Amino acid sequence: MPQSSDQIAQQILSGFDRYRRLFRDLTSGARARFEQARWNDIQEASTLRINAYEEQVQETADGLTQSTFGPQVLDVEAWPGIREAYIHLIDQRFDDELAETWFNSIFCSLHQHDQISDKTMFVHSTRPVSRPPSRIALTRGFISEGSLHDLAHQILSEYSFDVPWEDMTRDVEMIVTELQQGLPDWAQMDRGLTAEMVQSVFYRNKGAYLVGRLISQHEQWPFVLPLVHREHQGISVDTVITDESEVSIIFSFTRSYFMVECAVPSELIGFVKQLIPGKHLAELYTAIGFYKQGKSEFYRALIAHLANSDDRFIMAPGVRGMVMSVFTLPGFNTVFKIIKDRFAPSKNIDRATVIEKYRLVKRHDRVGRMADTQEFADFRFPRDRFDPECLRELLEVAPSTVIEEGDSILIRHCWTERRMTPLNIYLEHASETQTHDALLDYGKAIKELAAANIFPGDMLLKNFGVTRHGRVVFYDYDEISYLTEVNFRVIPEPLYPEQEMASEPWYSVAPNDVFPEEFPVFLFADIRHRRQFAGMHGDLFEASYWKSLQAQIEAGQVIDVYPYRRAAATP
Ligand SMILES: Nc1ncnc2c1ncn2[C@@H]1O[C@H](COP(=O)(O)OP(=O)(O)OP(=O)(O)O)[C@@H](O)[C@H]1O
Repeated sequence: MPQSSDQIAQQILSGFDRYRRLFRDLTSGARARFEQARWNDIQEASTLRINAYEEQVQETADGLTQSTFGPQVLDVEAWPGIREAYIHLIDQRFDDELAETWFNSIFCSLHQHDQISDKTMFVHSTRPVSRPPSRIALTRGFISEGSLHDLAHQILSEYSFDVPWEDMTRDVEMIVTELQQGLPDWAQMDRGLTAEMVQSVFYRNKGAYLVGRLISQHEQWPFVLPLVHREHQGISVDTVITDESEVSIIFSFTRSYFMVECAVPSELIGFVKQLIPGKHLAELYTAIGFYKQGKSEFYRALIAHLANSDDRFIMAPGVRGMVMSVFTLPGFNTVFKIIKDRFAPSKNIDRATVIEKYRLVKRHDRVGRMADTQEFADFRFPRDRFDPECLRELLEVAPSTVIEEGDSILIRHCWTERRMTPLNIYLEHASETQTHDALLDYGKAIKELAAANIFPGDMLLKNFGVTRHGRVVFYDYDEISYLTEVNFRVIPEPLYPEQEMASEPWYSVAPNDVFPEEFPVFLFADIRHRRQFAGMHGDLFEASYWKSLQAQIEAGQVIDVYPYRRAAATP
């Protein structure tokens, strides 16, 4: 192996170290932001952390091409040697799997995607599946000795902040009461009942979370304590969560990424995976900010699924998009979204704007109501993995994105996103209770997005999906805008009766004008849904409702939408 391979590998790794330092600095700042209630800084830190990856990849790749190694790094033949050298360098690292993904990003930024292989980069990981523990303590154990009270007290005493607890005695009592209700009697009496808690605190938006599990002789439960900081009052425990699906919702793909310090990412991921085994590794890495690692894991799971099944791509059920074409694999709960070459005439936007809107959502607080997306370039799939109807449609509507290359189909650009049941389809088959709950949550979703300064633009039922937890989530981003950019108006009174009867509006309408009075007819073809929704969320049909939210946002209020049921005592 030429010496230069070592040096190039070293330079790639130095870039990774720079990125990791930036990531760590932004992450460790979360504690001070929480303690000092600097809510307005959170969004910025979160965006900076997401952007840091691409920026550092670019800087590292530029550094390489501009160095004396320029010709070598641009020669694909050199990469097997560089890869070999790199494997030796990362062998002893605690974040070696992230380092592999970093290498892939550098390679992909310098070469065409058809050069990708396990010779030139790490399509599959070379890291051992199981390896000896790092011996860096990830968690801390607390033993109840038969007293839930002592257990709760020990835990809260261990986590100290620069701000005092508002009322630790009250919170200890609340935890005890919740555990008494949630745990079987034998577990409460088990003297060996142990809480194993991650030492680092998970921060996101205005919240902080102590994450761990309760272990008894026979069983274990997730154990999560969400904390809030009320300014001038102190920190308190908001509720107690011991339910797996509630923890899963906290780690949802519809939320911003956590800020949590971790020396050995794979060990933290392994621990959280034990609490919520249903979550894929890809989602867990993404949930703590390593979204590129999430992409690697996702891609590996996708190729494994294709290798181990006969699943074929089909068009996603539902109304066809006017901007996007959406397909899926029935056995793999993801949709693939590509931008059509031509949009329906009513869509007054271009491709670049669509991309910009999707990227905006990735960086914005998604408040549990917008699905995260991962952006991919140059997916290649065997032609026979496409249902012929699906392939015909994709080739017809997006010929510049979907390319036939012999037996392969190249998808030049796409986003992946969790598959949900489109709300319009869900309502067609829903029971009365399900209809009620879904409509209620649909309105809540619109309100929570609005409070986070997001106006969906197109709020039709078909643009929302229902998750497996029954939550309503928005997924169509091409018409999204900041709420504060919208001009909410009341329809002016007609001057003459003929005006009202005319087919054109009798008042002028500017591009950003929105008339909430029109929503009921526009959103609900089914009159029963319209009436039911008006009873639940009628305020959404009034311009004054939207204007008052705008005023709150402009006054700098930062809302937080809690991803859990708050304990009753919370004001
Ligand atoms: N995450 C998802 N899960 C399930 N189905 C989805 C998902 N995203 C999109 N779809 C399906 O694909 C259709 C089109 O997707 P989307 O609304 O994103 O496209 P669009 O072109 O932006 O739509 P519009 O024409 O409303 O602007 C949806 O109506 C829905 O049926």
